[in-house]
Amino acid sequence: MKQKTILVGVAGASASGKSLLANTLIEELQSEHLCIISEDSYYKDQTHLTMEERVRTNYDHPDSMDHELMLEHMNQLKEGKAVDVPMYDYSVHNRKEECRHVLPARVVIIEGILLFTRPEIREAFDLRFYMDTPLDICLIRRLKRDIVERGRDVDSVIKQYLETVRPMFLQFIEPARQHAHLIIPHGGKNRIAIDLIKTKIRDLID
Ligand SMILES: Nc1ncnc2c1ncn2[C@@H]1O[C@H](COP(=O)(O)OP(=O)(O)O)[C@@H](O)[C@H]1O
Ligand SMILES: Nc1ccn([C@@H]2O[C@H](COP(=O)(O)O)[C@@H](O)[C@H]2O)c(=O)n1
Repeated sequence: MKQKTILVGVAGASASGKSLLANTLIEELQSEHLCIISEDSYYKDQTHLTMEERVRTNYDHPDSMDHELMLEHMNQLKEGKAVDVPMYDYSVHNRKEECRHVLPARVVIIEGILLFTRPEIREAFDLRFYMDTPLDICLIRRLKRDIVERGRDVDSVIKQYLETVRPMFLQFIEPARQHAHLIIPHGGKNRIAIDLIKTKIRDLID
């Protein structure tokens, strides 16, 4: 049976430009055959935990993700089935009550830090891209973004960065870079990379 949906994975450090790249592709291609899912939607449900316990969770370790559900959804999309993707609220470190109904577009882009760390998940991607942005640049961008968009303060961003974000990047994310088909430097505004990927995606859609 012909695979109905092509899965494109965009991995890399937190704040390396994964969402910017994915959103730029969506905006510029303007195609109903294309959609984005964030791996962050699959953080495990933490309703049973107190806020103090949730703050202590290591969100940069593969075990923080419900990768089983994500893989199930990836396989359903490949079979041409719609899926109900959980929605995430960073300010309370938990899933929202509602889900997003995602139809099986011709090309689905999934962006997330840990996408290539588990063999069964990375092998489910038809195309794998890795955003190769220096960690100091990522930290500056994350600091600004997490304060403006994710309800954090400077001290909490720095503490989390030193305790989990950086060590988990070195242990899991950076080593998985070798599994990418294409490594993209200069973050989410790399015009040449965006244009090359657009051409490839247009080929896949047509
Ligand atoms: N090349 C770039 N130049 C300037 N700002 C960038 C660039 N790439 C990403 N950003 C900004 O950095 C922040 C983090 O980028 P984002 O795409 O959300 O990262 P990720 O999805 O990898 O966590 C965002 O505010 C984004 O607009
Ligand atoms: N409750 C949470 C959940 C996740 N994070 C951080 O998000 C990062 C991944 O998202 P990106 O958009 O930056 O790729 C990851 O590094 C987690 O530390 C969080 O802070 N709180």
